Amino acid sequence: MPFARAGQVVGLLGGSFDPAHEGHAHITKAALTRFGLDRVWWLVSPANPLKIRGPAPILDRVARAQAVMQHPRVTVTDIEARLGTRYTAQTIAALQDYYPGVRFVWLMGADNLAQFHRWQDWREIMARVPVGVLARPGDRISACMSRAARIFRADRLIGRASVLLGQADAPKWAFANLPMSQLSSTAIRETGKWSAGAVDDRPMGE
Ligand SMILES: Nc1ncnc2c1ncn2[C@@H]1O[C@H](COP(=O)(O)OP(=O)(O)OP(=O)(O)O)[C@@H](O)[C@H]1O
Ligand SMILES: O=C(O)c1ccc[n+]([C@@H]2O[C@H](COP(=O)([O-])O)[C@@H](O)[C@H]2O)c1
Repeated sequence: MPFARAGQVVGLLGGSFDPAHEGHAHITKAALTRFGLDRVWWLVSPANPLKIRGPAPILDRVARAQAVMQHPRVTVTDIEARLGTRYTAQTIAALQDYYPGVRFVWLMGADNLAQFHRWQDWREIMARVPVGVLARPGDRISACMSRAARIFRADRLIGRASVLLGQADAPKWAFANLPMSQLSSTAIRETGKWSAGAVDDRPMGE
């Protein structure tokens, strides 16, 4: 299990990472600064409970993720396989037990906020940890209009206040508009190309 000190703020980016790509690295670096995080852990999941297709072997995905994400404040882990948890709510509860005093923040791309209300015990996740959402091409509007965004509208940190997310008590969430990356694991699997879409750094409104 990775090391974390009491009081540290650790962002958790869960994913299939099948395979990891620069889009993941891009949102991770943005999350560190935008949400006031000390570290980010990539949780390479055994399998997404909502996806039918089984991913590549976890050790291959971890190795690829480690090659893509080399940063002194980022750790790639297979913690969910070690904990034996399948759903994010279970993973977060187990991590909070294992690391008392560490502040965790759940991170996800806008596509996942759009369907967050379908996740198991998603309200419990909101109650346990602040949630940081990163812009993704095509998903900004559906995310901000999503059921979870509407229900928790009053708990959103807007604009520059997002940097306080790491120190905030749940429920709290923030949406970071960033230069967006078109990259996706699906496109890489389908085309075999790793460079599909560089980061689009046209500015966007909040
Ligand atoms: N280009 C991107 N921009 C913003 N968020 C992203 C991007 N790529 C991945 N993410 C986010 O990173 C997390 C892990 O993503 P995941 O491993 O599922 O990659 P993916 O590219 O979305 O894969 P797939 O195409 O297989 O669904 C998710 O929360 C996802 O929303
Ligand atoms: O807990 C759930 O119900 C749940 C449903 C869908 C996705 N997740 C988690 O969301 C993260 C992103 O998933 P994915 O497949 O888009 O990379 C990953 O950690 C999944 O375990 C979790």
